Amino acid sequence: MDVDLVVPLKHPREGKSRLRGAVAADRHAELVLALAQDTLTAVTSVAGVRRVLVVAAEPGALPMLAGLGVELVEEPVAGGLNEALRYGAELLRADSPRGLVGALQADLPALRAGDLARALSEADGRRAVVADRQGTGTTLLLAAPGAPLDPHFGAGSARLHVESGAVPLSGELPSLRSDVDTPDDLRHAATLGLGKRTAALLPAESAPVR
Ligand SMILES: Nc1nc2c(ncn2[C@@H]2O[C@H](COP(=O)(O)OP(=O)(O)OP(=O)(O)O)[C@@H](O)[C@H]2O)c(=O)[nH]1
Ligand SMILES: C=C(OP(=O)(O)O)C(=O)O
Repeated sequence: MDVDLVVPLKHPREGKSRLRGAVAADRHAELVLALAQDTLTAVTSVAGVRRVLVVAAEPGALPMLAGLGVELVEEPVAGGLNEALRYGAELLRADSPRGLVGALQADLPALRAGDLARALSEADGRRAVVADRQGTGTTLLLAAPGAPLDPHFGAGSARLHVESGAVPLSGELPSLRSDVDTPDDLRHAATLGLGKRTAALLPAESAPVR
């Protein structure tokens, strides 16, 4: 069964504060957008992904996402990350009550379609979680068909998702586990090969393209 994914996004000027300093201050928002564009480009190329719904604090700040094959909605209230995810998942569920719904982070610039496809295949319709490479955060949460997304993103979310019944996926999935929160994470993602928009913002020698 194909999956519908919610991807949350703050205003790019406000997001990814821990990543500040990875590029010049006046290019920070551009970098945050590039991470999202590279993530979404990979996601929309996965055959098992049907819809991608970006729930944004300010959709007007994201014209560059048009044309990537994603849908864009504004979060209804500034209620935080989990509230934005619940809102998006409910919209998707309303259109497809027994469908598969998931949440994916927007900061996976090295993401390869094969890793996401392998995760969907291993989950096989179960509530499932992909932890980040540190093992503490979550990069992908999948709900069981017809069940609520029940997101617990934030500190220690991988454990919270397992405690809420998600199967921790065990595949290697390096590009899906390499979210970028800090300059060090960005250096790590670069070792896997970055999407072209993120790579274009970094010095050529530090940014092989995926
Ligand atoms: N729509 C929406 N997206 C959010 C919200 N909070 C976080 N996000 C997005 O969720 C993703 C994961 O959040 P974090 O990794 O904590 O990102 P962040 O808050 O931008 O990063 P830091 O400032 O470094 O903590 C990012 O893509 C954020 O843009 C929110 O309140 N609403
Ligand atoms: C909010 C989360 O993301 P990050 O670790 O990227 O802040 C999370 O992993 O639950």
